[in-house]
Amino acid sequence: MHPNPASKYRAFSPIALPDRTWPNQRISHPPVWMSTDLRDGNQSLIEPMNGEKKLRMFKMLVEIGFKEIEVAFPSASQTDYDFVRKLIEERHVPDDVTIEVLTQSREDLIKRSVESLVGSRRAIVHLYNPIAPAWRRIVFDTDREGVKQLALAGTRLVRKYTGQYPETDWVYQYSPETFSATEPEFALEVCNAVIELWQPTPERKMIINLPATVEMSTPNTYADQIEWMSRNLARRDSVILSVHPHNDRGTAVAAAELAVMAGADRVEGCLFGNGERTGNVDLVTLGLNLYSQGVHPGLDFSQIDTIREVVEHCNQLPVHPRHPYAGDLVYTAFSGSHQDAIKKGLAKQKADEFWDVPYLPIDPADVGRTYDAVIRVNSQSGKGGVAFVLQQEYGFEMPRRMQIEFSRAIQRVSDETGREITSADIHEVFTQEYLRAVEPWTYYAHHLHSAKAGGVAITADIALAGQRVQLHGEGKGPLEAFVRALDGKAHIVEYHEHSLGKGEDARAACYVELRVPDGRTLYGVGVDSDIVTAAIKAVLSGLNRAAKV
Ligand SMILES: CC(=O)SCCNC(=O)CCNC(=O)[C@H](O)C(C)(C)COP(=O)(O)OP(=O)(O)OC[C@H]1O[C@@H](n2cnc3c(N)ncnc32)[C@H](O)[C@@H]1OP(=O)(O)O
Ligand SMILES: CC(C)C(=O)C(=O)O
Repeated sequence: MHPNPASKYRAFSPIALPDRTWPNQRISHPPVWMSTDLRDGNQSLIEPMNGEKKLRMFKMLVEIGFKEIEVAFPSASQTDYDFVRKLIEERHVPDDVTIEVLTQSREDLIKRSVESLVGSRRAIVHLYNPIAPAWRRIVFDTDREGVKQLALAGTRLVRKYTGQYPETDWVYQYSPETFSATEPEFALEVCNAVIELWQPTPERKMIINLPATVEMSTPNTYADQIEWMSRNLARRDSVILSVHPHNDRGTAVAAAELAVMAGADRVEGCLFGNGERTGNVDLVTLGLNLYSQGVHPGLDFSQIDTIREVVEHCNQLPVHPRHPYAGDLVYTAFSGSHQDAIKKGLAKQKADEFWDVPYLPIDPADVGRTYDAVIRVNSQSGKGGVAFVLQQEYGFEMPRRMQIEFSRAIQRVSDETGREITSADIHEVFTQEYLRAVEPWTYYAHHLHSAKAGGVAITADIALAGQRVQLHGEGKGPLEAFVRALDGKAHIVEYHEHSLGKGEDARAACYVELRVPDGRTLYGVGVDSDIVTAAIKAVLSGLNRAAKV
């Protein structure tokens, strides 16, 4: 191995743009979105989509709200060609959606690409050729003039073949492929030559798409390149400036956002960042990033799990569980302090106020998620998370000190098993710990009547270690009367109750913190349709727990 493999690589030289303005811009409206899932995404798959999958993906892209969709590379395969024909002949393209196809700058390929689109109301023909030094030298064995002439020849051919079908509203898109690796003044020279040849007008604009075919630099450098091109392009008012970032350095989303700040009007990418190598820019993340800044992206991601399922089916590739906004785990906290903050945040959040829940950048409900998975419990979790799960799923609202006590029981289980504790596990431990034990104290019945001295008198029918006994006591209320009947075996430190469920099936849940004669304090819980019975059961639950250890 080379002693310093890094010495094999050249540093990228940024463009000089000291008077850049993009850092001061804010994105206040969405760019034009162009999905290239069916082309750039499709060409990156182990098994490209078949017709059924393509149609399913197309329909979903339309439902999400994409108005421009690159549907195929029709000259690449019969499947691609047939798919474009199917979309047109079976009228799958809504009036407000424009389909697009990609072609190399080769006459036979351009001709077939245009033919695939015959009958379209409106269509974008997208021509590309690589122009960066390595491609000129290695792939084409030509010079600057050679690749420029290839762009111009292709543009003429697109003009020629589209001209044969005037019933279609043709839009021309040119991509200097490998733009970001190209000398800026040369990329500008090629683009301006193409623009002057095509002669777009403000009424009939063309698209100049500047790809980071391979991501070469930090996103600020790409933004400088885009701002510089935007300032210097010919007929800027007749050009829709588009970007097409790839994610080789893992910063495609940042590059796209900064490029929009730098003047890009349009962004090409794929759902969940599918695409060649490390992928195209992820349009879901871009859209929802805007959303979380108060700007509606104009795309509907309100059922993100359905979108993800369709994409996974079509691409035969999984979306990572930590994928921004869409992964299974991205609204889930395992760690105690995060859970505590989320639980408090959700309790304080008001429907009509700005979203302000710690650790949750957006409301999971906005992408069709429930709060069920927001908190999941393992050995890293704390009392807040455990309490949240028990409350969310089973309705028990433990008082704060009891949360601490109960979370120790959960911690014991998670330490023993080393695995996640599901909500069912938590409920089972809760039931086992507080509700199931009827030894040594067992409740049978009670009877309330008025005490001679005012207040309440109770007669409770109890078993203690299997022996039936009747206890009598008096107090201001039933619970005090019952505790007095216990003759000093327990004192109430805290009492808390709430109803469980609604309507006729509602039951009372009572929580009592007891001090027992050896000085310990511990909780008991009782559940019953009658609130006094629930309170008596709670006291006996505490006594049974005290007897255990
Ligand atoms: C960055 C991107 O994503 S660009 C899009 C890339 N997508 C695809 O390539 C998917 C579809 N492509 C294909 O199916 C095939 O490449 C086809 C059908 C288009 C062409 O296939 P083939 O004719 O067998 O050629 P092949 O794929 O090997 O292409 C290489 C040739 O095209 C030339 N070429 C490559 N890009 C271009 C271009 N944009 N314009 C003109 N010629 C080009 C190469 O220089 C090479 O020429 P050479 O054979 O004279 O050396
Ligand atoms: C054809 C172009 C836009 C492309 O896909 C790329 O450069 O990545």
